[in-house]
Formats: sequence, C-alpha cells, structure tokens
Amino acid sequence: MQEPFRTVASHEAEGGREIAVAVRNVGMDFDGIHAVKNASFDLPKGRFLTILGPSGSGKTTLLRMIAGFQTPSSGEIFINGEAVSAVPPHKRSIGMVFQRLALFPHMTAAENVAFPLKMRRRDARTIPDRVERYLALVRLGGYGGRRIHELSGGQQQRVAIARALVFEPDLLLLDEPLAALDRKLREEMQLEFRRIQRELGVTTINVTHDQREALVVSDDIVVMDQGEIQQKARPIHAYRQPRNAFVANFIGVTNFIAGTVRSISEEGDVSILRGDLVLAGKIGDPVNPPAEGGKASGAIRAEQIRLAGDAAQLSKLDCVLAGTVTDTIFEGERMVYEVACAAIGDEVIRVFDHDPATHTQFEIGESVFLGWNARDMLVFR
Ligand SMILES: Nc1ncnc2c1ncn2[C@@H]1O[C@H](COP(=O)(O)OP(=O)(O)OP(=O)(O)O)[C@@H](O)[C@H]1O
Repeated sequence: MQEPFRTVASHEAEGGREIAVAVRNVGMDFDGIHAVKNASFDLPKGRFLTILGPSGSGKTTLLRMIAGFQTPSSGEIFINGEAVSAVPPHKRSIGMVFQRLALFPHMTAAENVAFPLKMRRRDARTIPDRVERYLALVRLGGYGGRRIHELSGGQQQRVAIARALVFEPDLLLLDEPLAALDRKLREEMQLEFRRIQRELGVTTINVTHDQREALVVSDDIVVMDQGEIQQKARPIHAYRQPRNAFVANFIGVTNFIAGTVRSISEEGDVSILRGDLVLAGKIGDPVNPPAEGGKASGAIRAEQIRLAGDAAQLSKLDCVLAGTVTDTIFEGERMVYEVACAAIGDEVIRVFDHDPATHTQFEIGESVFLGWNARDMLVFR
C-alpha cells in the first residue's frame, strides 16, 4: 500500500494548486557517475516546467525517471500523490514526444493518432471523432489521410504531439522534441507547444539545452548542472535573479569581472576591488554570499551596459570604464560589441546595442567608454 503524498507547505507556496509531480531527494548513479544528485522540486497541476542545462547535466536521466524508464538509486517520485517507483511506464498516465518522433511511417496521420486509443481499448465508435479533434487542435484538420512521409517536418511534429495527447494523459513529457528542427520552425513550434499546453491545461515537463526555448515556453525553469539543480524559478526570475554564477552564465550573455571583496553593507551592497578599480554591486545569492576579503566576481549582463564615445555621456551611471572596440558583430536585431578594458587587464566585455539608430556607431579599434548601474551588477562568491 503506497502512502498518499502530502506537501502542504508547497501547496501553499504554489498558490493552492494541487501538486502533479513531486520529486523528492532523487538521485541516479551509473557505476560511480552521479548523473542526478539529490534533486527535489514540486510541479503544480497544469504548469509547464522546463529542465534546462548543458549536455551531460542529467536532464534526460531525470525525465526518464519521471517517465519510469529508469528507477532512481535514491529518493522518490510522486505523480498525483502516488509514489511511482514500482509503477512501470505504461501504467503511468504519460504522453511523450521525443526528438526522434517514432511515428509509424506506414500509417496515416490519423492512424498514428488513433494508435494510443486502440492500445488502450477505447470504444472504437468514439475514436474517429476524437482523432479529428486532436488533429484540429494541432492545426492538422483535413490532413488525417496523409501518410507520414507526405508531411513536412513541422507537420510530423504536430502528429507526434496529437498522438501524445489524444488519450488525455495526466502528464506530457517532452525530451528535446524540437532540437533537430531549423531555427524558424523550432521557434514556431515552441509557440505551438505553449498554445496547446495552455489550451488543454496539461501538466508538462520539457527537457532542453536551449535557454531561449526555456524562457519562451515555460511557467517554471529548473536549471541543472553536473547532476544538481541550481535553481528553480519562473523564467523572468531565473533571468533577472540568477541564484549563482552558473545560472547567470548559462541564461543570457553575462560578463564576469573577478576581484576581492572590499566591503559588504547590511542592505546587500557589495564593493569589489580589481586592481585600482572599485566595482559596486549587489549580493547575487543571499544563501551563499561572498565574504569580506574573499574572492568574488561581479556579473553584468551584456544588455545592461551602455556604450559612448565620451565619458560625459555616461555620467549618470555608477561604473564607467574606458576600452577599445575589438570586434563588432551584427546579429540583425542587435549589434554586439566586444570591448577590451585596460583597467581589468584587457579582458573583453560584451555589450549589446538594441537601438538600430546607433548600430553602426563604433568601429573596431575605436576608443569608447562603457558604463552600468551598480544595481545591475550581481556579485557571486
Ligand atoms: N545508461 C547510462 N549509463 C551510464 N551513464 C549514463 C547513462 N545515462 C546517462 N549517463 C551519464 O549520466 C550523465 C547525465 O546524462 P544525461 O543524458 O541525463 O544528460 P543530459 O543533460 O540529458 O545531456 P544531453 O543534453 O547531452 O542529452 C552523463 O555523464 C551521462 O554520460
């Protein structure tokens, strides 16, 4: 008899919503490799969670344990309050879409979507209607008679989504289903996943190493590195209040300036010393703050830095550095400048300029000034 699962505190923390998936101190070892270490999080019903991390960080292993393809070495996973370690994958109510879609090529789109219903012995009379409804949901109404090879890559993705959802699973798991698509189609399908997920309200866990995808599609992001959860947060918080240097570096483009902590105020204002340069910032991680006299690094996002030809134009900013442009990279919607700064040993600072009016203002070799506000620099130990 399995103990029902109760997490009163997390229910309250998540606004009273029921918890669909609870991961509790879950670990996975493969012959001495700790693929996942002591992972814990709650996922309330109806939310879209993305597990984000670099290659080898343990994302897929964690997802596979939730799916039931692997049994945790330690800890427990609860789905709708039930401990599921002893429940095989096909007994868990889970729809899945993988990078390899594994559609049946000899069947039509409609036959593919009908397959999970037939497997589950649903009333045959209700199947065609339901298949048509789910094909319409993924905007493939009228395409049911096409064979898989007669569909584009994006349309095949849609068939796979319809097939994963048609039997109304409690949980949808996505393992990098968009990784193989070209950028434009990938971005279109990200929005489609989000639309469909919202329309059905199905609890979803997505795995990706694409930080942009994580920001775009998710209600919550779990950031992993080396088998450990680094932060769980809403996308905007993961971006604006990264818990540590890893998250700050992995999501967005961040410059790090290393130094020694000179002082820390009660309000969390930190000043760090780098040579003769004093840099003011805020404590990035209150749980693991830097110590006075200890090493620390100031993290500043590329888009929070202003560039000017004249230091006087930056006089309202807290920190101003002189530098020389070493590269200019045009990325369409923005210009990226790389600027070597003498005060930090000619280390290169990256700056984004999103204003088309100033895009071509500075040339390689030109002397410039860059500046930012102290509140935008997060200091991590
Ligand atoms: N079946 C296995 N046997 C042994 N080691 C494994 C196994 N599966 C995964 N690992 C190891 O566990 C670690 C985490 O792998 P995992 O596939 O979960 O990472 P990931 O973050 O999903 O990476 P990717 O983005 O490259 O898929 C890696 O070091 C990997 O080599």
